[in-house]
Amino acid sequence: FCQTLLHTVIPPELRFAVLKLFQRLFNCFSSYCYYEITEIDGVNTNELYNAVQLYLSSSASSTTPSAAATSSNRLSLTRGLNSSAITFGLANNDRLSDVFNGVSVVWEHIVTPRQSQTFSWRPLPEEKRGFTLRINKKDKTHILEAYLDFITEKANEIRRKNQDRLLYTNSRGGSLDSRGHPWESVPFKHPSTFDTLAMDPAKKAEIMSDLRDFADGQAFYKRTGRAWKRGYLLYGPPGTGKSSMIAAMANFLGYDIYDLELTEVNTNSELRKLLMKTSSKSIIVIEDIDCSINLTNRKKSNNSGGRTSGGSFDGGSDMRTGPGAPGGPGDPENNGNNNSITLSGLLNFTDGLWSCCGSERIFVFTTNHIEKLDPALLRSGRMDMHVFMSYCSFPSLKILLKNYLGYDDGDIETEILEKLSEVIEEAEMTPADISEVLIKNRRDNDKALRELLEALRIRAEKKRLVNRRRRMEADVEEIAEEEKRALDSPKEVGGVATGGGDDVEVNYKKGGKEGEEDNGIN
Ligand SMILES: Nc1ncnc2c1ncn2[C@@H]1O[C@H](COP(=O)(O)OP(=O)(O)OP(=O)(O)O)[C@@H](O)[C@H]1O
Ligand SMILES: [Mg+2]
Repeated sequence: FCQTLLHTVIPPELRFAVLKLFQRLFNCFSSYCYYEITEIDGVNTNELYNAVQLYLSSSASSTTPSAAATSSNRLSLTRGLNSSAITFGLANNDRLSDVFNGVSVVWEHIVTPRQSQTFSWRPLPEEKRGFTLRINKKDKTHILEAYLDFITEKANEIRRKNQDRLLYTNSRGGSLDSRGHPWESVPFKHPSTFDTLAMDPAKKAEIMSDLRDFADGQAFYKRTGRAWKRGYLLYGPPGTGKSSMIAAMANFLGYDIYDLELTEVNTNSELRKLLMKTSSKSIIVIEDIDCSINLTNRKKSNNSGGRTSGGSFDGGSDMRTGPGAPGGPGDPENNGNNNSITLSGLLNFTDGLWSCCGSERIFVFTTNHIEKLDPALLRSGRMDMHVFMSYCSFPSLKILLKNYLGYDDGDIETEILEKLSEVIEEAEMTPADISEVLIKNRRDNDKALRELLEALRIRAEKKRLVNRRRRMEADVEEIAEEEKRALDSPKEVGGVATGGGDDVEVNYKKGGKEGEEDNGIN
């Protein structure tokens, strides 16, 4: 009543002046500092407001002894779209105290009606919301900055825990969305985890501990003067779990994934802009790096057609596409995409000054053909860990049998296990092939095992035949070469023994390599 009376009796100007004076006097004698964090700062949303809200919501709902204590028992509850967690919040005009590094502070959530609709490019909420932070003047200098950093960090952590992670793509090309972002996102709900991933347990444990060290390594990276990032190169035949491993990494660390489609990026500066718009705690993925852009001097076209793009590369001027370029309109490099992204642009992206804008980022490249990659991309420091995803080994098979059929150690007869272990290495079947056999027969475990054994035996036999044929071809080729050399230089016949030996090695290597490609296709 008194307030209404004062409002009606005293003119607003006088009221304002008195209030100001009163505030000044109060500030002089008060031992506290007050900071206002409003929801909308001019026309932009104040990120700090959202961070504080999230942080306080965790404090309000927490039951740990260090948690803040509310002065009232009223909390507001919200659940975001697609979020699986409920967030607690301070109700309007409520207070909450918190302790940071032994210093007590008080937060107040203040909501007042917006007086008049000021001009704005976008509609503003009808209420003005803000937090007021009260800190003791003597504590201000040594905790304020650290406290706000702590809140921002904590809020990001809560956000990641609450929300489903996001999978970003740049498939829109260089175009930006209404908020100026080049990335488009969808909720990321891949079920792959390190438990479901079939690979050598020791290798898996090594990768997991490497990831854990990375995530906990802020102090280490700072001390050693390194950018807080790590690169993984996953290579191996198709269907061995490279993409599944990326999903498992993201689920393990709780990071978002940025799936970078290099063929949609036209210039190095566009690549840089994309990188600048990625958030920290994320995995930046370039799949099939050998197909995405032509990274080496080889002219050999790959069979993934659409993925190839022409380009000019450092030290490779002969690779520029255009009217005079090798091949006509049908040439796979001449696909009408004037992509001028360079290898050095890509390397700067992963390793240069730009790679450290933002922190805590993991780069993952995948390829089916590591031998096609430029050595510059492989040198240590760029890709810290090279992970070979191989055909299914016996330990990996056991993981698949457990996941698909529910078999634990000791559930399968030793005789069958022995038979499986005899053929598994030779059969060179991928986990994808094996999981297909298991899924097909998942209602009948015995049948699944029988069919799997049969499939492995057939595959092993086929491999044996192919290898035998290849050896014979290599022998024939070797003999033909020797004869040719003997005919070309009859005087050198005496040196055939050593020279021939070298050739055999080369031929075998060649045979082996073709074999690998063949395996990949199979
Ligand atoms: N190591 C593995 N552990 C468990 N499942 C696997 C594994 N490898 C493959 N799979 C299964 O096979 C499917 C294909 O695997 P994935 O896409 O990860 O292979 P990839 O190595 O990325 O193949 P590509 O080189 O063709 O991209 C997955 O859906 C998964 O279910
Ligand atoms: Mg893949």
